[in-house]
Amino acid sequence: MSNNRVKDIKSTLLSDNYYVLKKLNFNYLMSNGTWVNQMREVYNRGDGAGVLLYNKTKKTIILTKQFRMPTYMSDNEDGFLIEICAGMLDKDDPEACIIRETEEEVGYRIKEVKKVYEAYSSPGVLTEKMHFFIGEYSDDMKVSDGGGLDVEQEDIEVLELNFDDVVSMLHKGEIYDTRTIVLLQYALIHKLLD
Ligand SMILES: Nc1nc2c(ncn2[C@@H]2O[C@H](COP(=O)(O)OP(=O)(O)O[C@H]3O[C@H](CO)[C@@H](O)[C@H](O)[C@@H]3O)[C@@H](O)[C@H]2O)c(=O)[nH]1
Ligand SMILES: [Mg+2]
Repeated sequence: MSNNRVKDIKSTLLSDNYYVLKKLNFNYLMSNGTWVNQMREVYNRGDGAGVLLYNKTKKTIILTKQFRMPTYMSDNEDGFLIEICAGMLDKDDPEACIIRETEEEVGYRIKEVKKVYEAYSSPGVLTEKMHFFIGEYSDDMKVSDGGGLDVEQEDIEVLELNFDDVVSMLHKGEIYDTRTIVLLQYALIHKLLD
């Protein structure tokens, strides 16, 4: 951290009930030369990784469907969301994390992934940086039904879908998760399943 337009940062812990929510009070030098006092709430739940799992031969991809309480509190009718396979880094590096999450959530033991992007998830409020991967899967990599970890009460439905069907869902506005939209668009731009 080095920025001579930010000073006198005071941090107040609002919650560390599960992850960490802080209130940051600081002085910020505006572009017009005046100092202003600002307050921002910042939520730190670590960084994350996600992967688009695709099969070029079958022209399919694997997605997940799970209940997401924050979306239910917003305007997502039943609170279920279709998403790429993703998880939080914990102590892993991003690549190890996404290989582990792929087995836990969807039941495939993949060997290789390719990093395609690194981006802040919601920079106004979250510290989280997301590491985006793509990875090829095949039927012989399947080692379990997936579904997530019981100890974490994960309840993940595994969806193997035709890429063209998902693309038409994307175009109809039926995919509501930014990370999923990003990787589907990556697949389209780079003609991953052509
Ligand atoms: N008790 C409790 N458990 C929690 C809480 N928040 C998360 N957990 C537990 O932590 C697990 C995290 O599972 P992961 O698969 O590692 O993370 P994720 O929730 O899928 O997160 C991914 O998607 C997020 C987007 O919503 C990303 O923000 C994140 O970086 C990652 O990619 C959840 O299943 C749940 O058991 C909480 O507030 N309380
Ligand atoms: Mg997850």
